[in-house]
Amino acid sequence: MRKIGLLGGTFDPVHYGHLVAAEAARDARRLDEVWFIPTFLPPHKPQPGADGARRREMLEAAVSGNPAFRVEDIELRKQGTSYTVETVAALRQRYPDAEFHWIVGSDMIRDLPNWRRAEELAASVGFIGLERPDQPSDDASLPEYVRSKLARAEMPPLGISSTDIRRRIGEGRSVRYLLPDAVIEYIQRNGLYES
Ligand SMILES: Nc1ncnc2c1ncn2[C@@H]1O[C@H](COP(=O)(O)OP(=O)(O)OP(=O)(O)O)[C@@H](O)[C@H]1O
Ligand SMILES: O=C(O)c1ccc[n+]([C@@H]2O[C@H](COP(=O)([O-])O)[C@@H](O)[C@H]2O)c1
Repeated sequence: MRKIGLLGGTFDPVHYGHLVAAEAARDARRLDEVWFIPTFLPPHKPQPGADGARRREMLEAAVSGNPAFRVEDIELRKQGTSYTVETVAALRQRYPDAEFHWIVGSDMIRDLPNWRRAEELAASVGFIGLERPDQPSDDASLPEYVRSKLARAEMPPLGISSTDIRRRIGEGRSVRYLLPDAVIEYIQRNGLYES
């Protein structure tokens, strides 16, 4: 059975924190592939700055050349608010021979019990939780149905966020080495995130 990691996010824009997280999860849990799933509308966040097509194109530029990484645009095609429980159900139906693992940063782990139909989601997928430097994990406060499905993966702490990248670009500052050059070139070519 193929083991697939799913990394959902706004990716507005994708950065090295996302790519290192995906690779750390793949390596730690021996995943065959990681699929990056850009949200159409994130459930708990303001609407993205860049539209779905642009966020997908930035992701494609970022993962190109890595055969273990690919972009899955199921949520963009579906439109509406992107609920993980619905995405996982659709992917399980489409790929019955795959075993899916949802990858989350440690900031998101604490929030998992508040996700739509969280118990049903936990019954249908494993979680791989990554450490994020600014938000240390505290598994003791998690309900058993999440804890029993949660595996940990370590990654070198990278305090990179899309919010910080958007702010830097808006201020005309450098974002070099925070995200792949191909994504920076795409942002510049399309005039994204400029104030
Ligand atoms: N630097 C990082 N290290 C580890 N995980 C990360 C990092 N940045 C984002 N993630 C994880 O990647 C997933 C998608 O993140 P998202 O696209 O929301 O990025 P973000 O940088 O947190 O965005 P924003 O700043 O716009 O909120 C989430 O599970 C998040 O926890
Ligand atoms: O399904 C939910 O209720 C839910 C609530 C919050 C976040 N998520 C998913 O978690 C992923 C990361 O979210 P974000 O807000 O960091 O982009 C993204 O795929 C979201 O759709 C999902």
